[in-house]
Amino acid sequence: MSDPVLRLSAIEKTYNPGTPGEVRVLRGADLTIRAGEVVALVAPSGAGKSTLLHIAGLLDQPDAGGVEIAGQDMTGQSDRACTAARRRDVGFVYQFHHLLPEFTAEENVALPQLANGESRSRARARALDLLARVGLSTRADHRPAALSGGEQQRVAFCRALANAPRLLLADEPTGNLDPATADHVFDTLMDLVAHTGMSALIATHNPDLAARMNRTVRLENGRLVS
Ligand SMILES: Nc1ncnc2c1ncn2[C@@H]1O[C@H](COP(=O)(O)OP(=O)(O)OP(=O)(O)O)[C@@H](O)[C@H]1O
Repeated sequence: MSDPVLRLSAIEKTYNPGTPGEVRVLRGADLTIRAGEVVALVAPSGAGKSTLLHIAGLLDQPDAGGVEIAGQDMTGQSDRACTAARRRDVGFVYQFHHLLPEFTAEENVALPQLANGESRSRARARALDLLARVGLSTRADHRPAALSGGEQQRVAFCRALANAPRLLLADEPTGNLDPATADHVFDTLMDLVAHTGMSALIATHNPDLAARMNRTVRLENGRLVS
């Protein structure tokens, strides 16, 4: 079996502990994702899906439990170490694209690479290559406002994959699109993921999309069940 790209063990997370507003969200959540696996994360609204994705992506720390990414134990590591690991190993896609409005599609995809120390020419070449893969070669010079919702989200996928992360985390990546566009854009995402051989954890409410992934995990009462 291949090595895990993500391993969460016995993750606990409570918001506002010890106050009347206490919310115990994760209660011993375990998850292992191996290289090349694409896993659907299904959960009722408010069950803690975003909390789990933030912890898996090193944007938030659990109260207890272990987080391992690409074989590196990140439990209790400094913010600096988490930022470095996140930049290197993790790509994020959200329901809303969060592209920078003043930059073109190509620049939006090149920026994370420049932040990682890549040269301008190589960042540009990779951005154009990724945009071509999602059928947006002719839109590279467009700013987000001049792109359709589906095109904006495809640019966001390219940006998430720009630094060739080991792990893609996506929170309802097509949730903001009409059903037909969502279907098409989701296919593009799956093609990109398959092409790069990366692993992915993709939250979705859509059972048809979940069925296209390798397996589904369900977040129930703070734990993950297969
Ligand atoms: N910063 C916070 N402070 C207090 N409570 C929070 C905070 N963030 C989230 N919560 C609560 O924790 C629970 C889980 O939130 P989370 O956003 O992880 O759920 P979710 O499954 O992603 O929901 P949705 O599908 O509706 O986006 C919710 O009850 C939410 O109200």
